Amino acid sequence: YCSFNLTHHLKGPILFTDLCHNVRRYRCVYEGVAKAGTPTLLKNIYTELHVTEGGAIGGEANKDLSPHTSPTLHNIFRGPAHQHEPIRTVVTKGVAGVGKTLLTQKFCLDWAEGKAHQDFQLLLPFTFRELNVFRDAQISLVGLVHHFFSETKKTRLYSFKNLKVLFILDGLDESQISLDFRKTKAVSDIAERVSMDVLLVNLLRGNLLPSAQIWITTRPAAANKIPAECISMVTEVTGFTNSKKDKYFSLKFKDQTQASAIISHIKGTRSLYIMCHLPIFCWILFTVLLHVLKTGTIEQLPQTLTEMYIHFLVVQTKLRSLKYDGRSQTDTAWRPETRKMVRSLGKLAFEQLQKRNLIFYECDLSECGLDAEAASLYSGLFTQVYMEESGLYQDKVYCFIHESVQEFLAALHVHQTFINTGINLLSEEKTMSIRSMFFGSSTEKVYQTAVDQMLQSPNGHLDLFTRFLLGLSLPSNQERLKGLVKHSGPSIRSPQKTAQYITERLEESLDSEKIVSLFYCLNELKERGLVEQIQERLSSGRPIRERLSQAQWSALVFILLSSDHLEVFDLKKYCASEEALLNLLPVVKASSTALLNSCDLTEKSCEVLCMMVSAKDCALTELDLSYNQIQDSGLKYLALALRSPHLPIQFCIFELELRGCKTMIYVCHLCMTCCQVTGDGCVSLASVLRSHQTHLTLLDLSKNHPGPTAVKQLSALQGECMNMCEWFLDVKLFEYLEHGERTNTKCFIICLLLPSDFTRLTLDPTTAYPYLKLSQNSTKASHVEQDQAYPDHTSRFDKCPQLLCSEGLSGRTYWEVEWSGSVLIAVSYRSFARKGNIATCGFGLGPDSWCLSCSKGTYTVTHKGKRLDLPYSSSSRGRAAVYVDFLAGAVSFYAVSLEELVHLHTFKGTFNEPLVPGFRLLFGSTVKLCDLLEEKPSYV
Ligand SMILES: Nc1ncnc2c1ncn2[C@@H]1O[C@H](COP(=O)(O)OP(=O)(O)OP(=O)(O)O)[C@@H](O)[C@H]1O
Repeated sequence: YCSFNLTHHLKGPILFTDLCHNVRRYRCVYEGVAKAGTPTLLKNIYTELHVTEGGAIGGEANKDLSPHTSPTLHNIFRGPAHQHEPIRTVVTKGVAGVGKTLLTQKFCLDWAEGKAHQDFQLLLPFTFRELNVFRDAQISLVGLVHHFFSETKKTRLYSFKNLKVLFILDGLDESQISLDFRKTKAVSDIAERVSMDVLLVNLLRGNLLPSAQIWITTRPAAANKIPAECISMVTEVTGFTNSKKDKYFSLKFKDQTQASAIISHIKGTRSLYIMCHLPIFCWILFTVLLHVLKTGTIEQLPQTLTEMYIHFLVVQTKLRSLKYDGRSQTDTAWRPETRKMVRSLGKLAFEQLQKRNLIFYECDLSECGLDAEAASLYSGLFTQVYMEESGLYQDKVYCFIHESVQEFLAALHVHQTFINTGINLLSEEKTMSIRSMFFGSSTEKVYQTAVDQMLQSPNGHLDLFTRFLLGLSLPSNQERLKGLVKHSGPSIRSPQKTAQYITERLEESLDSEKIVSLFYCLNELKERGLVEQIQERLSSGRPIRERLSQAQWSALVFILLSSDHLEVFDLKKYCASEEALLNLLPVVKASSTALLNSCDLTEKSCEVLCMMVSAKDCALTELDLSYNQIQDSGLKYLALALRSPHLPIQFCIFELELRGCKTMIYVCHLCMTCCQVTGDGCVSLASVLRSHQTHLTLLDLSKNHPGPTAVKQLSALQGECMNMCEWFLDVKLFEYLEHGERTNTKCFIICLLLPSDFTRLTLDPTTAYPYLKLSQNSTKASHVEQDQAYPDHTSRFDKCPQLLCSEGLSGRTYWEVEWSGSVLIAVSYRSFARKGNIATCGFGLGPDSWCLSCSKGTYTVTHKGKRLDLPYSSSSRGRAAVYVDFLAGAVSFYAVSLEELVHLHTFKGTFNEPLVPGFRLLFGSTVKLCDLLEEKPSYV
């Protein structure tokens, strides 16, 4: 437990043997089944696990942790980059067998070998299983450390104050120590003897050893045993990514050709491949494959879960005989005592599954005819001694090595009972009539009842069980179990009947989880017709035009949900219709972006979408509903969804440090171009946005009809929430500019601008060419005959009929100009050349100015000498608008009519210097800067 660093800090000697002992301790692991077989070197099998940051525990405190970052084992205690406080307590969650224990072991090994985590001087790994032994003892923290790490005692380590210590507490879910964070008294003396719960609560609260860091691992269900305020960071082990699944098998199968054949075989059986994200499952699969390959070929590898688990059962039973009974490899797996054991374990598995128990005690074992002693011996095969405590308590607790093993054995028990006796354990009436036994109606009933019960189960706890039960009905699987299951009862009718029943159930409208489960069941029955039919249809690449049955839609849902490319869902790829959307909703829910634009959707879709996005488990972050007929009623539904506490439609959550406190910002994209939304819809949207802390980055309402009231509300909203509106405006106008849309009413655009964007511009007389006459408080210029006799000035255009404004442009500025004759409206750098003729100083010729020339008949834009004539006819008098966004690097020109802004052109780039508006006027022409603040409609 002591790293080399420690030797510098401790007074007492550190024995070399201690170090070696500890390195050895972490170097080896027992794979899959604890304490069975020979241990393996961790470095030979360890495959990197995917760990994500985030996931809430308890209340809101942890909600701001982004689920998107991926802390590695190396930076798990560093925390997010912007977090300045030290990470004291990390809780790592993860389902059974996902690799939490191995993760901590790898951490310790890297540290003990001096490869990583060397900033810790002392690592103290405990398991809650070990701590349970002390649950009623009085012990001090020092005493506890000395007890488990005797070397600390030898080196007389009584204070950890000046050491960087990490406590690792593995398996909180196994804790039998009840932690009461509210009532437990505070203790800060590490030498004070207290009960274990008091000690742990004070350690976690930071009363004991506040400088120490703590790492707790747990199955998710137990994570909220610790209140959120005691946790600095939550991480989650999600198991192996696809590439790591491959890596795992290439590490385990030394022969790489064999490894790749195995990997492609597993990939071919999707359900197996999906389950491989669980390391324990990989280990089971590996154990089975290894055995099959010793005696058979790759073609004989299992295709379904049931086949795989049957192999697993056979392998493990053989291993047991080999190990404990001295039998040879070739002996049959099934002898009377192994048959009896499997029967008893099956009974235990089924009865406990019905009670939803995953752990059980000696009394449960004996009720099922299992001898506790023998079970312990057998534990390396089917059950694991969960906790064999020595010392104070002698209670033994058991569980199957994985929940799926329990479900398999439970299914086997139901199958076996039915085959042997005709009794349907799933039915209320357990016995069956002689008639139905002979005529076989009850045979189908067993499987139909299982399917029905699975569909009724609210949390899917019978899913795997049902898959196994159905799988066991296949003659090929019964053949595999020959010797274990004695066939004396009714014969099992064709599994096609069950498949038929499932297809009928698929015609109902079901939750996505149920759809997926039913397809997995069909897979176990090797009935893949429906899926293959749709897959074939998809491979044509054409959208679906024909009518699909409900079952066919479900097959499509299943295929899409099982695909690796769920990020962006584009409804048009499949079928751009409301019916398709309603059928594919589970896929939309699981995607991060849903492109539902131009799909003929109505408010009906909005209603269901709103329910969907309000759900906690909706993954959607972006929703494009543009070009649909959702109308006001649809928008009202969306507005309702925005009120949901789960924050609908987007949910890219990130943290901002605002004056030292973390603030949650929700980014919301609403794209509703051309949705026939009118004032009413916008009004309800505005009111929701006001009452809800939403940070809108994109609100595209172009091509709608908001009308004055809605415009007023939306613009008032801007005033209230500047931050939001800055973004709001940016993106809105960009959309507008880019698409050059012309249907937005002018007043709407103007209202979207902030008051500060309406800068009052004036013409700068020191820049004016001598024949340009200024009037109306320097807001109007005319090219006249008389020299205006301006004094010489370095800023003045001497030979070119141009002038600039006094005000520079930063941020965003919008202005309008009334013009007559032939003029050029420009934006240039302030350093623009002034002395020389048009060839030297003319706007639009170089990289330092952008301009729109307006004259009778046409508009032309010019930059760097490149001209673009725009097909817009105008009179020789008119009005134009310019919108400059300095930071975004955009200059846009518009023609202005009474009610409309017509986008002419946008230049994009990066501005390196301050900008200033400018004009060139041919003889007889005028420009007049409009006072928009004066002109703005009264409702703004
Ligand atoms: N990173 C890994 N590389 C290779 N194999 C692994 C890895 N992680 C786990 N395994 C395999 O999965 C088995 C179970 O892992 P582990 O005991 O760490 O899971 P766990 O999350 O602690 O489960 P539980 O919640 O049941 O305690 C290991 O015995 C090993 O066979």
